[in-house]
Amino acid sequence: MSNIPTSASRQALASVPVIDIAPFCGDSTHAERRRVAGEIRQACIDIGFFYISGHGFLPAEMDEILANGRRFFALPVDEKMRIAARNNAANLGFIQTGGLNPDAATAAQADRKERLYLSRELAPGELPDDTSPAGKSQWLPEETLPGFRAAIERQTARKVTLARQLARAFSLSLDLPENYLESFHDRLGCIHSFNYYPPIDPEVADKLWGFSPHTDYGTFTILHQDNSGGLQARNADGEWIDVPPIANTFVINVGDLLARWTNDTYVSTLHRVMNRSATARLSISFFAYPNPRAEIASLESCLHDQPSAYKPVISGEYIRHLLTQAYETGRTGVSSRTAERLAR
Ligand SMILES: O=C(O)CCC(=O)C(=O)O
Ligand SMILES: [Fe+2]
Repeated sequence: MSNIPTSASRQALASVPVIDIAPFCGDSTHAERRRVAGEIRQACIDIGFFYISGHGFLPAEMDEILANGRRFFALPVDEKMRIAARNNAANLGFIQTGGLNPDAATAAQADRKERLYLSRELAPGELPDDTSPAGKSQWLPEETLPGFRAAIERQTARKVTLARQLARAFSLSLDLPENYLESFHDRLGCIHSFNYYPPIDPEVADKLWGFSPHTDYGTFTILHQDNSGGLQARNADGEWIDVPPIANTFVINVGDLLARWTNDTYVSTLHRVMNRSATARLSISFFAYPNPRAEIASLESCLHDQPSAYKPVISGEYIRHLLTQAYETGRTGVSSRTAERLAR
C-alpha cells in the first residue's frame, strides 16, 4: 500500500472511533472490505482501540450473556470457589479478588475485580495442547446454574466466528492476503473472561482499581461492557480518555502479540477500569490468541526495509508466560513486553 498511514502518523484521539464491520460478516465487495480495513488500520495506529457495529449479534443475545454473567457472580463465594482457577491446569475457572493465591496483604491492594475464565470447546478431532486453554473449562453442576453452560458455549462459538472475521479484517488492514491471519487462528487459543467489578468507594478510589492499568496479551480482545461505564484507554499523548458503553457494540483492542507481530505499527494500549457507579459493573472479554504452536515473527509488510525490533516467539509459550505473571500477582499489570516498549 502506498500513501498509507504508518506509526509515524499516530494521532492523539479524544474518543475511540466506531467502525461498521458488516462487510466482513456478510456479502460484500473487495472495495467495501478494503475501506473498512483502512479505518481499522488508522485506529490501530492511533490508539489500538475501536468499537465495532455491524457484527451481527442481536441486542437480546448481548443482554442474555450479561445476565448469565451476573447470575454466576451472585452465587456465594464458596460455590464459585468450587471451580477455582488455581485448581485447573490451564488456570480456567473462578479467580477471586487478589488472584490465584491471595494472602491478606496482597488482596488488600489488589484489583477489586472477580473473574470467571472459560475457553472454547475442542473442535472435532482436535487434540488438547499443553499451552492452549481450549477444551479445559471448568463448570459448576447444571443444577447450580441451569442453562448457564449451554448459553455460554453458544456465545463462545459465536465469538470464535467473529474472531475469524476480525482476523480477515486485520489481515487486509496490514496489506496481507485476506486469509493470512485467519490461518494462524484456525486452532484459536482463547479465554472468554467474565469480569465483575463491585463499586469502588470514592474515598479510596486513588488506591484501589477495578482493573489497574494494563495491556492485553494476545492478538486482539473483543470486549462487551454493560452500561456502567468506567473504562479508559491512554491515547498517543498519554492522556486517559473514556471508552464509554455504546449500545450494541463491542470494543476491539490490539494485544501485545499483535503489536509485536506488526513491529509496533499497531499499538497495544494501556487501559484501566474504575467502577464509580453505585452498582456492580459486568464486562466480558474474549481474548483471541493464535494457534498455540504458531511462530510469530514480524510481518514483512511492517518492516519497511528495517530489521525487526523483536525475535520470533511461539504463541502458546509467550501467552502462558504473561498469564502466569498476572495470575501470581493478582494484578494484571503491565506485561514485561509492554514495560520494554514503554522504556524505549
Ligand atoms: O472491563 C473492562 O471494560 C475491561 C476489561 C479488560 O481490560 C480485560 O479484561 O483485559
Ligand atoms: Fe484489558
